[in-house]
Amino acid sequence: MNLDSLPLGPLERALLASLRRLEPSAEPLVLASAALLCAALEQGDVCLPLARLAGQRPWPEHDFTLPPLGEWREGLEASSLVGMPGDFVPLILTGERLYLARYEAYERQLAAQLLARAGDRPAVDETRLSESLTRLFAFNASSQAGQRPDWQRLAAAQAVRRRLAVISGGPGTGKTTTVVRLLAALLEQRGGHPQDAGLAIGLAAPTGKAAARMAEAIRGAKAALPVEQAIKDALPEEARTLHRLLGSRGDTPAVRHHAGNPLALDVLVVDEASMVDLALMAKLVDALPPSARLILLGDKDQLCAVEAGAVFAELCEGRGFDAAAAAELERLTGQAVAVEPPSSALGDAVVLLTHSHRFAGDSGIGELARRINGGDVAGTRQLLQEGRPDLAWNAQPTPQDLLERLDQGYGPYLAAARVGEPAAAFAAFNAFRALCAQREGAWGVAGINEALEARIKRRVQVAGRERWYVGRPVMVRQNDYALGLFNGDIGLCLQTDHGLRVFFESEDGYRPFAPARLPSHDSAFAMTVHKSQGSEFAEVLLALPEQPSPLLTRSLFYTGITRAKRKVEIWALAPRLAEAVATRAERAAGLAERLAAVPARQAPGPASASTQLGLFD
Ligand SMILES: Nc1ncnc2c1ncn2[C@@H]1O[C@H](COP(=O)(O)OP(=O)(O)OP(=O)(O)O)[C@@H](O)[C@H]1O
Repeated sequence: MNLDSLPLGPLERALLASLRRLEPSAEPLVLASAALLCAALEQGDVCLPLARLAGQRPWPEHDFTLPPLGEWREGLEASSLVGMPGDFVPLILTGERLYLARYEAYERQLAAQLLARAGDRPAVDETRLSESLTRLFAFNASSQAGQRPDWQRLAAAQAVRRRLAVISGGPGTGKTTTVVRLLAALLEQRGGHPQDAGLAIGLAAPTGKAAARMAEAIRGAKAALPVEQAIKDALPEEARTLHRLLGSRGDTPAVRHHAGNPLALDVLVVDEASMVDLALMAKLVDALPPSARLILLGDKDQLCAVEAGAVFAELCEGRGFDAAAAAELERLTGQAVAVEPPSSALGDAVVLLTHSHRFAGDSGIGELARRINGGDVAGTRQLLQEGRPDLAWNAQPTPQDLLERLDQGYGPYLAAARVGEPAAAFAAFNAFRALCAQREGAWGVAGINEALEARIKRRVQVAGRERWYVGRPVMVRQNDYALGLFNGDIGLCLQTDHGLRVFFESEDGYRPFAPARLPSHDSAFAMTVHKSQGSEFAEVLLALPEQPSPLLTRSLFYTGITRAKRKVEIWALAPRLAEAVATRAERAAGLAERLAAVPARQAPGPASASTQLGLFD
């Protein structure tokens, strides 16, 4: 095989060049495997799953065929570039997975540290905990009569009793409600003098926007807590990004905090944890003292991290309560939970919140979310044709119609922008948002923004070459710590006495910037579903591409529609809609297997039917 004729990208070629320098006589099969691994990492996989690819032609435009599994493994094992976990070689083969050494080390270390954390039980005053939980979740005793057990209370109980808690739930299922209460219960464990006892609680999230939202939600939830003022005062008010928390150093992968220089925290709560990739999660867990509690909040059904790994979803696999855990929980909370032995060693650290208080009752969005996550293509299509007030489907979209609809949808915002009052402009902008699956193409973010901007500029008589005009919304593309602007932040261009200024939301109001001072940015009438993670809008218009795309997956579709609070409008051809519902993106990784309660070969296959399968029940 001639490697030079393979259709490889620059990253793959650079990797092959460095492997050839290390081993000039490396076999083409080993180098081709490394190139495939590199491409897999770029797509979000942590490793190359040999069993899935053996015997196939990985590059359709090239006649190279991968050997059968056994032969492939033997070929790799014979190479000096490939070794076992812990070996000082660039590629690691474990079982049927090929890793870059660094990723194998991240995954192995993360699994070991999570297992150690899960096995170590902190001392808990059970009587006090039971009393705290009864009081803090009393509101559920009356309102949730039909929704037994009270998973919010159970999640709180697990988080206090364990050093690791994983709480997954869709929008409005009460993750914030639960976490403030569980933090209050933890503080009450300290005997009513939380400040003297000095419980250091940290709040963090993967993005600046998510961190700000979390801090705001926690500040807002404090007031209603049935606890002493001292406990409220001891609850944290600020949240940081994970990069800031860990002390990232520019472009190097090294961080200031690690096992040798741990974070000074007793409890760390991480929101939007499904957006955290393997490398960052491994560094985070390494930097947290073994005695600290780690509470991960997220939505396992949402899109995963942009970088490699699907850690949060993997942690949620194989959950369940064995008889002892169920009995303990019943004693503490008075809630009976079904016994279902977990197939993951972390199984009982995971609790799903399944009842959405936002999409309750006859909410079409809630029902749509359920059908999409269930992979129900026919049911999704049928629901969208029922004429529910909060759902609309345009099955024959044209770019011209879309432009007109967007111009109309953003009309109230553009009118508010002309008045120049930032609060009203932001409120109007958050009332309607166009989301796309991808960046490129006529149905991508770039194409839609360009066409819509040209139309708006024509109407308000701004020259086409002018980048700035009243109402231009932008999204920041890189973190600028000096200015306090972060990747994903949204700014709105408004007229002021000093000329055009771009306003950004901040804790104490709105901060104006001269357009020339902004870090790199894009126009943001339309944004990708990826970038919309962690945000919500009253109405969402979700436009799917005309052509089939590997980006069209169930998690993308689900994430997109659940950004809407009041109404969602889907612009998609029927086949694209069906593909999105039917396609489950599975990332290749080995974390779930490393966390298995029993060795994988004896494990009872994928998680059996769970008592907590439902999404929004
Ligand atoms: N058990 C409950 N009973 C009644 N209302 C509740 C309950 N739990 C949460 N809510 C309400 O539902 C809304 C969403 O709750 P919360 O913000 O805690 O959910 P979340 O999962 O953090 O949401 P998000 O998707 O915004 O992250 C809030 O208005 C909250 O007051």
